[in-house]
Amino acid sequence: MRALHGSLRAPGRAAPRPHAAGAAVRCAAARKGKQPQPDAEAPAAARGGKGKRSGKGGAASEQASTAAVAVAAPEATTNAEATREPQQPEAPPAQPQTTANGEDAAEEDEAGEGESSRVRCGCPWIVHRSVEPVARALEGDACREAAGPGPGWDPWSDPHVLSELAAQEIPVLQEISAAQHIILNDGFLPEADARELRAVFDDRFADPRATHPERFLWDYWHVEDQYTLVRTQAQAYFPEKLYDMLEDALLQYGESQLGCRAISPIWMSYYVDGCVQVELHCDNPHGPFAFVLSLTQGTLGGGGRGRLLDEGLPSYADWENREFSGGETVILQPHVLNYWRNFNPRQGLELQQLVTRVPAPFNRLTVFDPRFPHGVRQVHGTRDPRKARLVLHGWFTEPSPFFDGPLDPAEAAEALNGGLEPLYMALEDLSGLLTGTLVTRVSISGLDGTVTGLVFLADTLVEVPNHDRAAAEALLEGRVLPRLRALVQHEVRECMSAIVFPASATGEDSTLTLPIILE
Ligand SMILES: O=C(O)CCC(=O)C(=O)O
Ligand SMILES: [Fe+2]
Repeated sequence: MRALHGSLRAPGRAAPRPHAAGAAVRCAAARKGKQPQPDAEAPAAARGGKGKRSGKGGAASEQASTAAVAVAAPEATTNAEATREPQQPEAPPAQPQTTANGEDAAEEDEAGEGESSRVRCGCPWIVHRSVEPVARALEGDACREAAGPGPGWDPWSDPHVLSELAAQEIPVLQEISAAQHIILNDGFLPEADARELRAVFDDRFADPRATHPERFLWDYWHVEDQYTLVRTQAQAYFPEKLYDMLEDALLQYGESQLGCRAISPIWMSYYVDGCVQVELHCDNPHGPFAFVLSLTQGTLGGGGRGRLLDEGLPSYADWENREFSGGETVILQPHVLNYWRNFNPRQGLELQQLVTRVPAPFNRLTVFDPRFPHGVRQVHGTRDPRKARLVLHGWFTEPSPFFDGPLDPAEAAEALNGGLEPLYMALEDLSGLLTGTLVTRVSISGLDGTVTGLVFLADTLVEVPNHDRAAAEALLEGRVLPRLRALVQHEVRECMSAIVFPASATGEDSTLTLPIILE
């Protein structure tokens, strides 16, 4: 049997350096009064560099500040703050046993993260956490593709490859979690809260002849061949209490689901006829996850939605009855960025096989990997702001370790730092071969500090083409390079499970959310 482990070192690559994450992990300012105001002169800078940190996780994480894990390729910057500097002005609950092509059983999240509601559609990179059949959730995805080489083909799932490896007694390391580049959360806010936000917008536009000050908070933002939309800062727009509710909900989600303890200032944008984020852009520097929370309403109004909600369905009817066409977020599909690997000269591709179109029904929070080229399909139709596409958007930032529970964060940080050493060493040889973020949640026994469980909350790890070089090298040495994503997941699970944290004073259990970044 040939060994799959062993040297994975890519030639000439330096050892990875821990992120300067300590700098990024600071105690949250008191909720009120310390939020940096959006910089009217330089909104792009505000989007990338400033934002709001969670107050709750702050105290705990501050003391664990040295424990964030990041492995950087030598040519990539290792400065956490620097990577958030914007480089351009502006820039995915239970049910459906249905795949995106309307066929059978969706596969439940393999990570076993305790969220039985998470459903995976036929597109392996999309996770849907709503109650709506995924078939209606995404338009124009790649799920309809034929089997065999072509878009989305995964050699590690190809029965021919697997049987060949099995014949040679080469074990294949199984992935513990699948990559998720789009996460959909329908019904994100409590319905009444989402309605209240929406009502503010509706009220202010109710009388087109009224000239109260709030009407003048909007910026018509036009960058030739790139962005045309009307935007404002949510914090400036909404009454304070309402804004705080919104911000808290996003911070809480970011912290608990993505291991990110801050968000950029929240933009609110509406798209009437002609508005678009045309062409494609990438928001790499802004943060590891982008979000779009829709306040878009169709023509059914409260009556129609009420009826649908009574039936336990979210608001697709709203979206389908919108008074414009377009308006979906378009995100390049993963296979397009690895085009030649799966190239099939006998198969043509159309738009729906190249981009994923994500509709924005009311109260859907779409979380996506902003490193993927993306945009917003041009809106055609209404010129009325109240019938337009209306979204709140920004980025989850500051990935950092976060302890929740009675564990003393300072003591826990010491154990964590020591325990992460073997992980740094294990990941060292993978430097430059993978890029992305793996967010883990670790359950810690309050009685004896042992790790009692580990799940992956989010996973955007991508093998970069340098992998080819390593694969060639391995081949020359008579080895088979393991599935790198799986290798990282297994290393993380092994190293994290071996850590023994201090027991908690009360004996109650704690959890640690730990984002691991590979650059
Ligand atoms: O509104 C959307 O769907 C995407 C927004 C976006 O990509 C951005 O603001 O950078
Ligand atoms: Fe973007």
